[in-house]
Amino acid sequence: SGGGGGGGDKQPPSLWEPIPFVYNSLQFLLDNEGFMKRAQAALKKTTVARFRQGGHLVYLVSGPKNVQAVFGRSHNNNIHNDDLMVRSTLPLWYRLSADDLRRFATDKTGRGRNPLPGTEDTPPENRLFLGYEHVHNEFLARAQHLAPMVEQYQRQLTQTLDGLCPSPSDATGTGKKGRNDDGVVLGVVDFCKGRVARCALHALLGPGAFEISPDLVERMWEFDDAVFPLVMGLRLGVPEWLNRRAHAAHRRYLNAVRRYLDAAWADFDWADPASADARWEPRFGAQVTREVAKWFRDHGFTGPDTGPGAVGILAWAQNSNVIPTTTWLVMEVARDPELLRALREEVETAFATDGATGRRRTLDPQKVAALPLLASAYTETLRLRMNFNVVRNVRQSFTMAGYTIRGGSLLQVPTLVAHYDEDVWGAESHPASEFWAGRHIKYTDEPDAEGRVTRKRVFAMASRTGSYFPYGGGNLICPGRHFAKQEIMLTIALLISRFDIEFLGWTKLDGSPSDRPPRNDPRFSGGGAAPPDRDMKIRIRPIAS
Ligand code: HEM
Repeated sequence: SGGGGGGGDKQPPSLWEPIPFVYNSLQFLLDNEGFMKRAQAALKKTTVARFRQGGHLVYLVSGPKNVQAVFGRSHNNNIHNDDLMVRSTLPLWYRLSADDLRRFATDKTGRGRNPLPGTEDTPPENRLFLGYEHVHNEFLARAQHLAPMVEQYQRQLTQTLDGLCPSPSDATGTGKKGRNDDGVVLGVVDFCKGRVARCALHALLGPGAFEISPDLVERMWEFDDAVFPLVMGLRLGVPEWLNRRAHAAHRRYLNAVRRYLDAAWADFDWADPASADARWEPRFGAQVTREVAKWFRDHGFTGPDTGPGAVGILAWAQNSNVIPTTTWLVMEVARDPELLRALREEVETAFATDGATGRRRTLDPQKVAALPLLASAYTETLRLRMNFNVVRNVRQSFTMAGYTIRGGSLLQVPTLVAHYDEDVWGAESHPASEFWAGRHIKYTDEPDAEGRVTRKRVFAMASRTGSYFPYGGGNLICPGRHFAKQEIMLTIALLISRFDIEFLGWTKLDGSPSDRPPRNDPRFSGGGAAPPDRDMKIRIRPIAS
């Protein structure tokens, strides 16, 4: 390992390769967990390492300072993902036709307010990367668009939970008392992938999605299972007939989204300002969905799959990380009665009270998002379960940790290395590899109105951006992160404030008994939030209120 060229081009150590040029590329795709273990070991000795992947020079980057540099403002123009979008995201997921793809490929203006030097003459409507990114940042990330989506989500989930088992008072009225005493037995994985995901999709796409494509949730998870084979197929040039199952799953999902979108377009009244400006309406659902579909139409993209592709990938992005994260968090809470009790006590403070009667009403999502122990448990779940490498293109060479990062190369910033760093996250009797709900909590002493000092929990995650980045970072950070956080925290809050939860046991995903608790499912290594490879059976009983 070591230098590649001297003088101004000092290269970081390269990952050892038993079979030159081939092994690293293939292991990355076919045994990502094994590859990342080697990368993790190598990055203990150096903060930057390099390897080759499909002919590209890739730098693996670790260490809080280097990570902050990758995400920092000073590199906004130089570190980007435009080429990655053209090479894989846009053809594979957005299903752009070759002609449409070429239009993106010729946009070299970057994402800054001003076009990059040499591209200043580009008409604004041809700045496609910037224009499309704006749709997400405007309609997904901003508070005024978030609130209606969260409200819809809360309403749907409340209804769903109410339907699971009638409350004791209802039961007495309907004579179903026996069923209540027994509660209801659920598999946590099934519950989250089924009911919770359906509520989330309802908030994003509106009720029409299920009227027209009743199997949308199932089609989405079938697609989720096909994502790895599809990515691999593209990277390794596998022909479609050799990857038939994955392509068929993708097509079924696209068709389910297409049917819903066609109906939404047909029914929507663009001339009616009340509809055209609505932040949420029943045809397209959230405004972001409508704006994404409209952006591709208005900009003359004509590929037959582009609309369903774009909206399909938005719906998948909404759920593919949120649902595994929620699943893990429900499991952590259900297996630890002490944590459940502490969280339930905290959630009690997040109900809005009726000014006139003083009685508690519904959960206030803003208050829920600010609960320190719940926020810490949520943070801890993402820290442990997100396993992917943030990827970026490099425009021009620059120096990092004394090494030259060459223009035209790729950067990969692994969450695994940062999130499991013992020096940063380890605490006495709580190693970094362990889930500890209280890890991101500090206690402060504060006097109350009568001057008595009370100990107060505070959520504390300050200045850790280089060591914790489940949502990526910099100007390309996930635009759905605020929605995701509110969804996940609300789900836990609603569930534990309504139900007592009893842990019954672990099962395999097919429902048969398992003699061990779950681990991160290795099939999803490198793909984002890793779902558990085992399920948990719980019994829930309504809490008498
Ligand atoms: C736990 C939940 C989630 C996690 C961990 C997550 C993570 C990520 C990451 C790592 C990226 C790439 C960022 C980068 O390259 O720096 C991303 C992009 C994205 N996410 Fe999320 N995400 C979550 C939830 C959501 C939700 C709920 C939505 C939408 C409702 C969403 C929509 C998107 C979109 C549209 C992009 C692509 C942005 C672009 O490049 O144009 N995500 N997400």
